[in-house]
Amino acid sequence: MGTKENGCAGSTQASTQVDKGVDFANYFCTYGYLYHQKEMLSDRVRMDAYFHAVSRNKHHFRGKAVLDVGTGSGILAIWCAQAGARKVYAVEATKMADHARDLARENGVEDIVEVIEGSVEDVTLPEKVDVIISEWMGYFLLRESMFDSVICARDRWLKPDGVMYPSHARMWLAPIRSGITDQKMEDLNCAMNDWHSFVDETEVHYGVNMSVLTKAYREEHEKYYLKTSLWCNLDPNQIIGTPALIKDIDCLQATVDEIRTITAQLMLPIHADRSRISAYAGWFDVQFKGCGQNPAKDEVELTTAPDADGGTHWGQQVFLVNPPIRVNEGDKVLVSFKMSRAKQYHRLMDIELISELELSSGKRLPPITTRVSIE
Ligand SMILES: C[S@@+](CC[C@H](N)C(=O)[O-])C[C@H]1O[C@@H](n2cnc3c(N)ncnc32)[C@H](O)[C@@H]1O
Repeated sequence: MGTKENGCAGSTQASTQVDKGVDFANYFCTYGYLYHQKEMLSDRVRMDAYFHAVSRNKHHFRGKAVLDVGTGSGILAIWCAQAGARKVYAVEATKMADHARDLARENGVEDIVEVIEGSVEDVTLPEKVDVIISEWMGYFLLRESMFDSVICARDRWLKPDGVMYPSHARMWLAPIRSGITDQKMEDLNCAMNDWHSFVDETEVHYGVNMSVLTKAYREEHEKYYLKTSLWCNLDPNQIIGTPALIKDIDCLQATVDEIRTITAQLMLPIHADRSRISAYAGWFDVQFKGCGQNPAKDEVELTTAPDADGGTHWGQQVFLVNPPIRVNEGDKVLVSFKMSRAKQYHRLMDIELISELELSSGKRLPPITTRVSIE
């Protein structure tokens, strides 16, 4: 298939003027390695969800044209072919396209799966498609901003009665108890032990008193933990309040403008007594429901919520609250949430959370602001 210069007006590249070379070095390059694709291929929750979504809804694929946005190893495209698709256009920006081609051939579907190396924004297909499938989700759903590319592909190539896989996505936020803070204190102690492995207790290193740097090293770590979100796979019992829905996305209707900045006013009822909110956890789920005229026969959901069995490679993003907020059952936290793209690079996210505790008596405490980035 041919490729042409960015055919997607208003796409990420067009709207934020990201240098393609910089984007490749920062983002795409890791996807060109099998070690990275392996992380996704071995995520059982993710694999089961996509596999069941396709194999239990063959009516969406049988005899149809499909576009797989960001085919990676080619796994989703091959499943679509096995489900009876007439043609699958499997677009991949990196050299992983070569592996995808090999995998399709080895599995006897090379006549159906056509692997196209290039950005989906730039490719030209010979026809419109009935289904767009893509695994575009990053940490806390929108990190990586790959959904922009899916929206672009949808607007250019999906037939008016076409179906999106996944069809819907949701973002969630919940307050969590300490434990995270303890874990971070342990990390900090480890970092300091590491420092002291060469700067002994006298703080003299090669004849120079290093104590001022020891202090700065500690501050550097503390600042990092507060300013950057943490990746965790939480146990559900760490959640101390009812999770709140931040955003509900219909993948057939969503626009880039709608997801560029996400804001929400949330109310989180606390259900644990004599506890402390030491952080908020954010996660997402996606659904494969089809759409109005063309519903799924068997609806499938992929969730990255805290799971005692280990969860997914996405885990949850944890935003530390400093100082922790003392809470009791019956209290409520009112959170003003904002997520926007980092100024320096559109695939990273900045989060602002302003929390106000409303006690069960109705009294409100002064707000606490948390600002972190998802890097
Ligand atoms: C999360 S991986 C999913 C890979 C594969 N579909 C799977 O489910 O195992 C996303 C893939 O999309 C590719 N990708 C991201 N943006 C793209 C774009 N605009 N055009 C083409 N490929 C893209 C990446 O290189 C990466 O291989």
